[in-house]
Amino acid sequence: MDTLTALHTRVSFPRLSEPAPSEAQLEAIYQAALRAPDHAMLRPWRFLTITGEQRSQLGQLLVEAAKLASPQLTDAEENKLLQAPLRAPLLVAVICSPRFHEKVPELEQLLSTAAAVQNMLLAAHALGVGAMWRTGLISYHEHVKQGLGLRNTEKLLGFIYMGQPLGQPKPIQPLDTKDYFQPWQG
Ligand SMILES: Cc1cc2nc3c(=O)[nH]c(=O)nc-3n(C[C@H](O)[C@H](O)[C@H](O)COP(=O)(O)O)c2cc1C
Repeated sequence: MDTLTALHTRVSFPRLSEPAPSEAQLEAIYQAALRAPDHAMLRPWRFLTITGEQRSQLGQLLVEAAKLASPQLTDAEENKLLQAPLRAPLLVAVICSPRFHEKVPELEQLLSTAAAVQNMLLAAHALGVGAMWRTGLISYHEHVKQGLGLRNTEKLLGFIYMGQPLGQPKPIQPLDTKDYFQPWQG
C-alpha cells in the first residue's frame, strides 16, 4: 500500500481477533514508531507489550483502580473492565518518558510519543493488521500507573490494541479541508 493510500484509508478496528501480528509485522510496526519526529532525538517513549494471561492481569488492575476510584462498582462495570484487555491478542501500552532537555519541553515529548502511536497505527494498517488506540478514563488512575511499573515522571498515553480485523472497515466520513485549513489573515 502506498503512503498516501495508507494515510487516507486508515480506520480503527474495535473488533480484533487472534492471531496477533507476526514477529516480522511487529518489527515493521515498531520501527515505524521509532521514526516519529523527535526534537533532539530524546526517544521520550517506551512501550510494554501485553499478551496472553497478562491481559487478564491488566483487567484486574483496571478493576482495582476502578474500585479505589469508586467503591460502588457494579458487577457489570467490573466485568466490562475485566474483559476490556481481552478485545485483542496484543496490547501495546504507550508510555511517555520525558527526559530533561533545556530546549525540549515535556509537551513536545508527549507529542512525539503520540506521533509514534500514529506511525504504528499507519504501519499496522499498511500491513493489514487491525489496530485501535484506546484509553478509558480509569487508565489514567495512579494505581494503573504503579501496576504497570511507570516512574513518577512517566505518563501512560493509552494502549494500542492489535490483531486480525473482524468485520468490514467502517465507512470514512468525508471532510472538507476548507473547514479546517484557512489562510491566516495576518
Ligand atoms: C488518546 C486516544 C485515546 C482513545 N481512547 C479511546 C477509547 O478508550 N475508546 C474508544 O472507543 N476510542 C478511543 N479513541 C478513539 C479511537 O482510537 C478512534 O480514533 C476513533 O474511534 C475514531 O476512529 P478512526 O480512528 O477509525 O477514525 C482514542 C483516541 C485517542 C487519540
